[in-house]
Amino acid sequence: MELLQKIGSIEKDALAETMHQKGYAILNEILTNEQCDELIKNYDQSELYRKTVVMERYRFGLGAYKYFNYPLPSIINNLRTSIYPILAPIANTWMRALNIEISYPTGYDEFLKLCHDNAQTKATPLILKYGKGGFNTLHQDLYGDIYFPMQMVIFLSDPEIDYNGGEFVLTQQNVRAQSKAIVLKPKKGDILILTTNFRPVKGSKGYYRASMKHGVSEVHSGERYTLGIIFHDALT
Ligand SMILES: O=C(O)CCC(=O)C(=O)O
Ligand SMILES: [Fe+2]
Repeated sequence: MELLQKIGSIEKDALAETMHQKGYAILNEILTNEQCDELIKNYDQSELYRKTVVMERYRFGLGAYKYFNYPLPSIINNLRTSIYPILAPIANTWMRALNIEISYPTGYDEFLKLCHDNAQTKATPLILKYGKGGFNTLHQDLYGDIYFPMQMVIFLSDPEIDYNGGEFVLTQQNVRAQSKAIVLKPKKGDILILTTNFRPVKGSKGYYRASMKHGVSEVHSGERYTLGIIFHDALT
């Protein structure tokens, strides 16, 4: 099946329900091994990227990532534009639950225009590489006032085959409580959809904002690559 066909066959209601219940969801086997390997192979094609960040320089962790430049590789563009319309209604439900006056447009072009009108014009999709000892500290990917509350991580390496350790870690901070940790190990080709900043969680007095962060635990051996797709563009 072609990529867009696979995305077309995603069970939208089930995905929405999982996002409402948990704030994350895994879509299994969306990219082929060949598509993953191609993205990894292009890690060294410097003309594809606008900026490289060596994580230890900023104490973000240990490893490196590169932001793609426009025009994006077609696979990244296809993923962004085809998955956004599935997530926009979920995002709108979240904003309504939290009484936030934000309504996300149904089409991705319109959302990007909103970013561009607010000076957020730089591409944010990125490829990340971690070797032995690599990790990514807990963070949120916000790049300006305009944000989309969900993002994707595509797993390009196989756990236990290409690397050990390197679990994906999500934390959820509930009001008046310590953070809850969620540890995930998706397989090569899987897409993880996660909460970028906060999501509604039902409490005794209605919905409140549960803040979420994500990061990566230490890689014990091998190499781990991921592709991050954030929907909003960046100021810089
Ligand atoms: O390497 C990972 O799994 C984390 C990637 C990440 O932080 C992101 O894509 O925003
Ligand atoms: Fe991130």
